[in-house]
Amino acid sequence: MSGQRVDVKVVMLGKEYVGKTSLVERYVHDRFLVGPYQNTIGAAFVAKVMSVGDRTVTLGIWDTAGSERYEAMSRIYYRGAKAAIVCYDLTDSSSFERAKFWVKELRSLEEGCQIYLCGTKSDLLEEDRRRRRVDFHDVQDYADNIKAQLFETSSKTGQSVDELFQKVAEDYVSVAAFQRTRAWTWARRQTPTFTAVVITDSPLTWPGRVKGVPQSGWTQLLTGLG
Ligand SMILES: Nc1nc2c(ncn2[C@@H]2O[C@H](COP(=O)(O)OP(=O)(O)OP(=O)(O)O)[C@@H](O)[C@H]2O)c(=O)[nH]1
Repeated sequence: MSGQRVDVKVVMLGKEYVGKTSLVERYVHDRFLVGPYQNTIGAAFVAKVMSVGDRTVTLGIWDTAGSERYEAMSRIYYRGAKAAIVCYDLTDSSSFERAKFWVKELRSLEEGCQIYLCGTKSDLLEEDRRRRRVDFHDVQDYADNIKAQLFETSSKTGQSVDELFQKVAEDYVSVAAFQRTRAWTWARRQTPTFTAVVITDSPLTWPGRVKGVPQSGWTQLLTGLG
């Protein structure tokens, strides 16, 4: 893989037992673990490197515990996340109510975080459609309202799992490119003689004042890039 490196923090949120860990397992290790259910304690971290065009993207995925006992801890993990995959179980309507709780919280506290709604365990509906407890069209309307993307996945069969994470990475790369263009335009407007800019996706600190460029300008520019 070539091109610039991009790091994206992604957080998995949702009620316990909805299948967050299974989703990450399927995506990262391409496997579905069978056996007794083991709830996540606190959170788990895993990274996966992938490519989007000529970019090398590292998704740093925080898989949080769904139990309300760990709710306060989950808040620590979504801070600064660029994307949140908010999961609900397609066969459990209460899990969708819980998903809405997380969406509300993210919308008020993490404005820069793109939300992806993920209905899990779609294989169970293939076995028996009557098991669906969360209507697709209702969720689609809700997703449109909150400007979120909607996926229905199965970690058991792998359905739409890669597509979900690929979309997360692609969206982030295109938003970052848009922000860079905006920062560049801003810099040109502020300093007409300005001809070069450091372009990177990594967090930066600018070492000092650059001749002819106001410090506040650089700060603003680099913030725009971050
Ligand atoms: N049939 C089916 N079962 C699934 C799927 N995903 C998860 N499960 C099952 O659902 C149960 C819970 O899955 P987990 O991935 O541990 O759920 P979680 O959301 O990480 O749970 P917490 O760690 O408590 O927050 C397990 O028994 C999984 O095998 C799926 O796509 N299809």
